[in-house]
Amino acid sequence: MELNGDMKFFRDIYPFESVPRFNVTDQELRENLSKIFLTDTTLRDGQQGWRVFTIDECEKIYELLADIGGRGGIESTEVFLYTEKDREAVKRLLAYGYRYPKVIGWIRATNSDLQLVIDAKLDETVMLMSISDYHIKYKFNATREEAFRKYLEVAEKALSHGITIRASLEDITRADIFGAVIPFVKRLLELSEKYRTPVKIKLPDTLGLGLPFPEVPLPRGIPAIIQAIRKTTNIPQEYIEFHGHNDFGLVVANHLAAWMYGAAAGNCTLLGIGERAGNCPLEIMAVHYAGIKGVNNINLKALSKLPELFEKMGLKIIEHYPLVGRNAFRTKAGIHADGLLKNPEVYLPFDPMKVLGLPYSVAITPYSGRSAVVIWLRNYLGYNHISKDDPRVVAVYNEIVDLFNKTGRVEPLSDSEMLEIVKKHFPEVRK
Ligand SMILES: CC(C)C(=O)C(=O)O
Repeated sequence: MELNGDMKFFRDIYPFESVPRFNVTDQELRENLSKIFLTDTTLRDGQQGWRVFTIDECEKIYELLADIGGRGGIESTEVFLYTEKDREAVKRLLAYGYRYPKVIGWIRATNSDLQLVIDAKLDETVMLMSISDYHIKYKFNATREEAFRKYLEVAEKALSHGITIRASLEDITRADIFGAVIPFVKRLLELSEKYRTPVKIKLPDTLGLGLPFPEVPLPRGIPAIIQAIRKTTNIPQEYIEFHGHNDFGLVVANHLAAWMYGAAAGNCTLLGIGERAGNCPLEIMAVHYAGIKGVNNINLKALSKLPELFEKMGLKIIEHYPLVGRNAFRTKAGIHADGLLKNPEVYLPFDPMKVLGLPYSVAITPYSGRSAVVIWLRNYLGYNHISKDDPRVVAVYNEIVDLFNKTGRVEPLSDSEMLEIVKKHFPEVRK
């Protein structure tokens, strides 16, 4: 067998001390990725898709968003303005005086909704402009011309008040991009020029139908949609935002594709809460963001505060949830525990303590083996130099196997149960 070269660990891509790098070779895509940022809709799509938040909860969520992305990584957060509670929450968020995430409104394209933005003294709002014929015909029973005339009338009024709008082209992945979307965007951009006020374009993949591959044609291909709009309108990349849903499990891939192909803003929610199968999880995109742009504008350690906040609010985070689930950096497999023991780099994509402030750990079952016992002893009791062949480790492990065999137990041992077993074989621990 002839093997070539030295061993390779690809440290430039997998630095371990920080998140894996997200590199692309194509120059245009690289430029696109240099401009990306996150935006948030936890208080809008998250609230509407999970449950109503109290004012206090809105503040806590905003504080966490500011902790994660207050250096610019999270550019904005959308808010409802419909109820007294919504409006009071907005006042409280504005009172923080933070530059990022900027508090922006979310309204339908009606004069009465626009008045809410004016009254709240917000200078930017998302404005819902459903764009597919499914919505125009079946929801509004209107023609394209009728629907667009109404949208443009309210958009013009907002712009004449100096309010920046994010035109939310709902159901973009079932829309006629060349026949309806692009002519409509061009009209919006003319109004933007007339009033010298920005119009941004939000692209909601409302039913999660989008596909992330450049070979997929309109209207399902996310790269195709973004490229078509950009090339025909010249709208700056910073003014294009993608808002995905996870109905087909592709939301993160679609958001990454959107970033790569020229939508600078990725609109997410904390833990992906949102309508039906939810939105794009902000914490996951924050890690990809760091892999692309580094950590100057994003505080990944703040992500570790997510479970406590949301579990207090009543959300049960599944233990296998990436990054912040209880099991995210916990191994139950003996082979993995053995690998971790030899070198944590074997079974960890990065050092979770350095990146997120979260330790890696083991859960003890008969399948986690003697190595897991050693890791447990090291983590919980500070035994840094004990071997998996140490007779005390063997005895603890045998007792664990017996316990599962005799009682038919299926759940891993808790730390306190483990401690009780360890005490029997490590007399010094009893004291
Ligand atoms: C309400 C709409 C705009 C939405 O969130 C979506 O289309 O995904």
